[in-house]
Amino acid sequence: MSYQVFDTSLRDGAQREGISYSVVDKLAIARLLDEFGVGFIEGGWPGAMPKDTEFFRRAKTELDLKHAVLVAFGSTRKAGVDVADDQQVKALLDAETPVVCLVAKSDIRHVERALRTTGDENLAMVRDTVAFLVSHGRRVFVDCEHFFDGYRHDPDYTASVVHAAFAGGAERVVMCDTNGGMLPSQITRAIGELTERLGVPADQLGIHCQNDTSCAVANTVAAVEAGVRHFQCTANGYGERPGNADLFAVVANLQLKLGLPVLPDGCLEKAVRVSHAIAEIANLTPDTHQAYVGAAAFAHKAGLHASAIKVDPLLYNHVDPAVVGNDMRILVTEMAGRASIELKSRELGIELSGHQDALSKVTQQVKDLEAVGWSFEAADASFELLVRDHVPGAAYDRPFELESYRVLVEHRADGTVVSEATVKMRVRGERVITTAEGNGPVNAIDEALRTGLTAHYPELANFELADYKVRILEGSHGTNAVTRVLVETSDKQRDWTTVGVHDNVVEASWHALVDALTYGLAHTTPASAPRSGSWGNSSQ
Ligand SMILES: CC(=O)SCCNC(=O)CCNC(=O)[C@H](O)C(C)(C)COP(=O)(O)OP(=O)(O)OC[C@H]1O[C@@H](n2cnc3c(N)ncnc32)[C@H](O)[C@@H]1OP(=O)(O)O
Ligand SMILES: CC(=O)C(=O)O
Repeated sequence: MSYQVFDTSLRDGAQREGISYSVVDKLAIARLLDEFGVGFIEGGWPGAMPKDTEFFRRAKTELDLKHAVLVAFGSTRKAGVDVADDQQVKALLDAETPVVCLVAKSDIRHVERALRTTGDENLAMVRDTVAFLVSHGRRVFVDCEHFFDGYRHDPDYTASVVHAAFAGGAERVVMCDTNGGMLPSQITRAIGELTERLGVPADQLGIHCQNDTSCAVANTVAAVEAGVRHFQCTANGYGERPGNADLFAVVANLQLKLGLPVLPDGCLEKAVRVSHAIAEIANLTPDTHQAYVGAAAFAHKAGLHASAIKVDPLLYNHVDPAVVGNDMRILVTEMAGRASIELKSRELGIELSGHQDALSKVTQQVKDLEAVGWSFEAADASFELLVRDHVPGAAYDRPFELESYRVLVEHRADGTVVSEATVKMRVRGERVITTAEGNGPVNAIDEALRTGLTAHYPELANFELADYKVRILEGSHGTNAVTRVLVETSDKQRDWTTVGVHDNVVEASWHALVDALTYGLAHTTPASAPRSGSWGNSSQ
């Protein structure tokens, strides 16, 4: 029997605080999930929200799904109402999806206190609604809300809800850990015990786990190991409160660790792209540290790791990152050893294995610089310049030699504050003096520098300052605080980050700006091959 990968990003995922998808967002996410190979996409609750009703209307003509079928979500009929007269059930039919997923109360305390009806009426609501939808040609899944809590409190009643759903013609009954309080061992025990009591094989059941104990992924995997074949997840674990089981971690675990063929061939390697695209649509920053798909999921900082990775990357990676579309990265920090520096340099296109002396010097210099506030972890471009500076013939030409710079800040009588910078330098043998204004000292100095250089390097016109971050670092051992500046530059084709550190924020920014221009020009001009020549200014 095949596995049913059921994604509820567009329904339960949208219940996360801060998410508000438009219909266009929902359609785009549905296409991504389909590409990823899930079997079911729960699109929302038609009739509850106009946006969801509209989504199902547009999906009929605008979605051409290859792997997935659409699912409409709703609840069982209201107590005391004929199912044929229930407007919410009618909206489910109007959505015209092949599959409907119904939420049903399965904890007697919720039936009596939240639904304010009797146990028998709730059973009739479940049976009637499922049967009605099945009689209209729908496949029906039933999400039993508070299943595990209800089962613990009154196993007979919860079992009777499962039987009512199957009696109505449900294809799967889904055990929901609605409050998310379960642990993996409890899930395993509960499924073993209840399949016996219910007389229902585990492969007829589904699992839906909220993440309130941070165990949603583990709970889902435990349920599958206990025989469940239908599991409900959301992309990146988005969902109500701490969220749901993360689709990417669940399928990667099932496929890579347990060898279960849950996705069609060729889909798992799209995990990183699909995860990040959905984060963008949700207007959330992708989680760098998310298992499997985060940018840091295979990033190694410790020198000892790197030295083993040099021998075989799998010595310190639990899987090959490529199987989920990720990359391994080596981070260069004070924790780096020679192997980290060698691997990172290789990643940047510089082979240090034949330059043991340079390797030792760079390793030591990185440690010394990091000790006084530099950080190369996020500043590959400055790191590359530093390494090249130590390798004979590898250094890039610096585009100019600085004579001096000066920055003034003027507070005018009308309250405006203007900065003015003058840069004096030699560019290709010519003395250049430029002055520029800016809304702050760093902006002014950047303008003056570029104005002076553009005549000689017209490609600078494409460079723009994409991001500028300043961090004041506490002084240690009685020293003054220092300022670390990270500058991200873009030429619309690529981005690169440089770093500068100094007691003075303008000087720290100057270092980062000069590295940014030097690196950018070396990588965008035809003369990008290493050029001999002096370093007018170095990053150290
Ligand atoms: C665990 C989950 O995440 S389930 C999914 C929950 N998702 C949502 O609630 C998001 C969308 N919800 C909504 O837009 C609204 O809550 C609606 C449109 C569904 C209902 O709105 P209202 O009619 O104003 O009702 P309200 O939200 O106040 O209360 C829910 C009603 O559904 C009833 N209800 C709750 N669960 C069920 C169920 N399984 N079967 C039948 N009725 C149910 C409640 O008893 C209550 O009925 P009442 O209005 O007669 O008291
Ligand atoms: C149905 C659902 O989302 C839950 O019980 O958590």
